[in-house]
Amino acid sequence: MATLEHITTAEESYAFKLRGKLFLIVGPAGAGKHTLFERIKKIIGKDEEYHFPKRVIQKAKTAEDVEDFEDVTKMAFISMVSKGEFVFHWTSHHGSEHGIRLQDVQQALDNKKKVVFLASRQVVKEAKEKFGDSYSVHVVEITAEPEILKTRLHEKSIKAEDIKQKLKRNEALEKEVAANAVNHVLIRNNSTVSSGASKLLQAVLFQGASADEPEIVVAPKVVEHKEEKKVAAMEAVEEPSQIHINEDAVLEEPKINHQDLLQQTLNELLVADETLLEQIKSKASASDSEHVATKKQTVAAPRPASTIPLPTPAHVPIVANKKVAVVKEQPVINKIIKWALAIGGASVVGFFVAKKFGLIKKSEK
Ligand SMILES: Nc1ncnc2c1ncn2[C@@H]1O[C@H](COP(=O)(O)OP(=O)(O)OP(=O)(O)O)[C@@H](O)[C@H]1O
Repeated sequence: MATLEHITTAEESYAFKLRGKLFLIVGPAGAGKHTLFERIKKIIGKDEEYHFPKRVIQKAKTAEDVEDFEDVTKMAFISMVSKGEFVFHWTSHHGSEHGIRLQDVQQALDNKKKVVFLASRQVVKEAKEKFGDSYSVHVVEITAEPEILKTRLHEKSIKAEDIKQKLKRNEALEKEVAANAVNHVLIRNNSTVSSGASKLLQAVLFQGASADEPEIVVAPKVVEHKEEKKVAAMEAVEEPSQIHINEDAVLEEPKINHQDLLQQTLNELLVADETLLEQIKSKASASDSEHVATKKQTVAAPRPASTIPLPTPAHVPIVANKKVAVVKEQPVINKIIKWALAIGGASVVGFFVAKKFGLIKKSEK
């Protein structure tokens, strides 16, 4: 069977490229086949590599029709069938007859074109049997979740009972396609129309592409948003060898309140000595100046695990308030103690001096 999977030699690949290709776009009612197909026709409709046979449909045209088809009566259709004018024909779930002209398709295939048309899942097996050996046949199945199909059919004013029947019929036809489709591509049209159309276009452009045609290239991720910039910069600093300074990608510096940090440190050490306090204050202010000097030149690097964790905004203010009280009260106590010691010391010295010069006499009993 002529499928992509069965090609093993260069000669076969070249022969495959030279062949005409048949693309049957199939799927359940409401899947979006017409919508996506019309969308891609606007893009590749004039490309001579492709051919889109006009379908013959036993149906009067209406303003709502998006498809350009040849409308015929039932009698005319039956007559065409009897003359062997159709390569495929089927009765749709709406009950109307559909046909694809044999001559139209054969001519395009002979000209090595890609022949693309909407078909019924009923003709997938027939397509494989009729064309599988001479041309490459591709089945692109467009589908969507049952709930989505239901909603779309409901919006098309189809009666609830009919929707139920279509969905039931759908299960059997899905199995039929899975069993008979060659070069089968499944497209879930669950997202936007443009995303579905993009998938359909890729299936038609690249399915059946030979080795010398371009592969689908996944573009590198473009960092657009501020949050994504942060993540990208974080990823870069994870690996030291990859660090480079990029003004646009500089992270916001972590907000460190040095005053809070100083007060927390003081809390931990329970500093009572004014000299030590002055030393710590001058160190903190020196570190602030360094911080300002380096801020614009470097991408913030992650702190090593051994660094003392910074205070979190949640607990710093409470600790800081307590600390303010300790820092202000301590020198007063010191002074009182110093004065008490000085007065006490002076009294003791005065007592011994007075005794030495006889100013104080022993009391007699
Ligand atoms: N990706 C999509 N997102 C939202 N709505 C969609 C999407 N694709 C199609 N539709 C809508 O779903 C409805 C059915 O689409 P469409 O007629 O193309 O389906 P169909 O498979 O051709 O159905 P049928 O076989 O019955 O003709 C339309 O109203 C269409 O606008």
